[in-house]
Amino acid sequence: MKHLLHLARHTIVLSWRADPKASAFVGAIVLLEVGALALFALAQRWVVDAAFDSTVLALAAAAVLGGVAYSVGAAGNRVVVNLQQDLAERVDITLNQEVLGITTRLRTLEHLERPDYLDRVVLLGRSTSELAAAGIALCRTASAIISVGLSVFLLSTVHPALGLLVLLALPPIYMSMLAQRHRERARRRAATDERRDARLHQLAIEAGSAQQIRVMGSERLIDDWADVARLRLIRLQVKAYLAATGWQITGWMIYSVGFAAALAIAAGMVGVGAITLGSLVLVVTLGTRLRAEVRRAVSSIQQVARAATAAEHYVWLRDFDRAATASAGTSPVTGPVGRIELRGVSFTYPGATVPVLRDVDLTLEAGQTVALVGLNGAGKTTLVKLLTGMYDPTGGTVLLDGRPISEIDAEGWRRRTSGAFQDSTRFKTTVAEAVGIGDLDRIDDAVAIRRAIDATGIDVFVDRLPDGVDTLLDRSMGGHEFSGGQWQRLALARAYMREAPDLQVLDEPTAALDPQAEHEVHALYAERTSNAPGLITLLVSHRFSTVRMADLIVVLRDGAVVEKGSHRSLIEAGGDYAELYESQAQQYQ
Ligand SMILES: Nc1ncnc2c1ncn2[C@@H]1O[C@H](COP(=O)(O)OP(=O)(O)OP(=O)(O)O)[C@@H](O)[C@H]1O
Repeated sequence: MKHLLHLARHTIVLSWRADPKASAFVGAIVLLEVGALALFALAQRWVVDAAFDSTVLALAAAAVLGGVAYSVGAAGNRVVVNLQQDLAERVDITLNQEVLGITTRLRTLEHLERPDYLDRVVLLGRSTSELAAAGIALCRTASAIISVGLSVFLLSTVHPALGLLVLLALPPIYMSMLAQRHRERARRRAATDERRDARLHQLAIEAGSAQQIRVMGSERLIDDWADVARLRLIRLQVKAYLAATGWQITGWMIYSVGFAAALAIAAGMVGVGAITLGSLVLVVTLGTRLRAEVRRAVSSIQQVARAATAAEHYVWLRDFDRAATASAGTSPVTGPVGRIELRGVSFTYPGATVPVLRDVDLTLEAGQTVALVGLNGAGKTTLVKLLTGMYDPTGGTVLLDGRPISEIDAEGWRRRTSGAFQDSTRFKTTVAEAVGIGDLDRIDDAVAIRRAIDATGIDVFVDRLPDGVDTLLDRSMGGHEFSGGQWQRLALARAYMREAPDLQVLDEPTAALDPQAEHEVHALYAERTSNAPGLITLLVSHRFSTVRMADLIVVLRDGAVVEKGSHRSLIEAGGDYAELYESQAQQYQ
């Protein structure tokens, strides 16, 4: 509830910012509606009593008052419903942006591999609209409770015992809260299956994966897997909804029986002259209205409960973000970084038990080209991730010019790095944007983009495109599609956008290139290195023709550094490197 109140305040502030006049108007109308409905009920009593007393003036006044009160209540309700919807939609957009911001702002990638984090994101993503309406739901609940209170007060003016009718509201409210809790538990248990179903669905509709699925003839299998996840999800939800409906029906049955008994007692009291017929009309009107009010209270309490659950996810994610941000380094990177050291670095992926890197000691000096070599799964890419600050080591330290990387502002450090990777992201934007995104400050700098395109040799493809650099690279949107190698060369151009990085990472960025293109790329990066004396180049490659040129070659096996030195010294040592080199050389012969 504490979370909800906090968030309700937050959403009220957001809706106030979205439209202060509309927000104030909604609040005022909700309160006015409550008063109008109570006045309408009272007017009915006055009408009947005035009719019995034959006082025409009082009858007319009560009828006019009742009519005005009813019209104000009904019109207010209609206006509020429309305004609320509009406000909630605007707040929903802002909340979605906040949630996305929390997820993308985090310094490392660790959270994106935690099932509990991802489940929360899915659950919250489906309920931001409920969150957006939290403030309004609280207002509605308050208004419904005030309405119920007013009705009960008016009933007790007829006879104090009738005030006890309010107790009848408790079973439906309590049962509906139980039902809500039940449904929420089911949603939470189904979140992982929901993600799995969505992912399998995505595999089936994306051209790249769909092609592979068809080649393997595995459409049915993927469908079956998705069906299993979906069925599990549906079964859980249906079971929870049936149980929840059972709770709710029980609550309303208790209410109905109690209400019928109260009516019978009131009718009996008219018979013995204890109350007037006008009072009986009031009891019937208020009693019927009470049911509608309790129903409204139950529905808004349910809305509040849903918003409370969403608020819990929101607060969990926000606290996660705050804790991560509080422990993040803030020390700025002021000048070029000339030395990167790894001291006793170990790393285990979140949720895993076996370390992927073990006790790695390594120094990368300014101007050096360092090649990482090793069999598949040796830990090369993981090492790159630690150096670019995507993960914190679980043991040991990474030092930048003697300062622990964890103390340094991660964004500042990443701005001093550039990278091209084997499985580079296909940014399905225009060519200019897909390249320019490599240096956000210059995403609109046509000259810098052109320079990167020309330098990496993709001008030959780009200039043939119908709209040149403005061509959209997305077939599904009517644009153009690149080949695998062309996409990889585009990623190299993107990496080229950073003008003077301290560290450039090339993690098998030429794996999809033809030999000539690969040669051109290496010549380009060699030129870049010689023009930038302080630049550290970290190269991950399985191609020894490239690796042998490096100043320092580091051989990883099962996450540990087993050898390091120049090509010559490692060949002479006759260890892992010499063996790997020899086997590749033989294949070429
Ligand atoms: N996100 C992850 N979560 C858990 N384990 C991972 C993750 N990424 C990689 N691993 C594991 O870490 C080990 C090292 O992977 P890494 O990608 O660093 O190897 P690599 O040397 O770059 O391999 P390759 O030559 O195949 O690219 C592997 O055993 C892999 O299963």
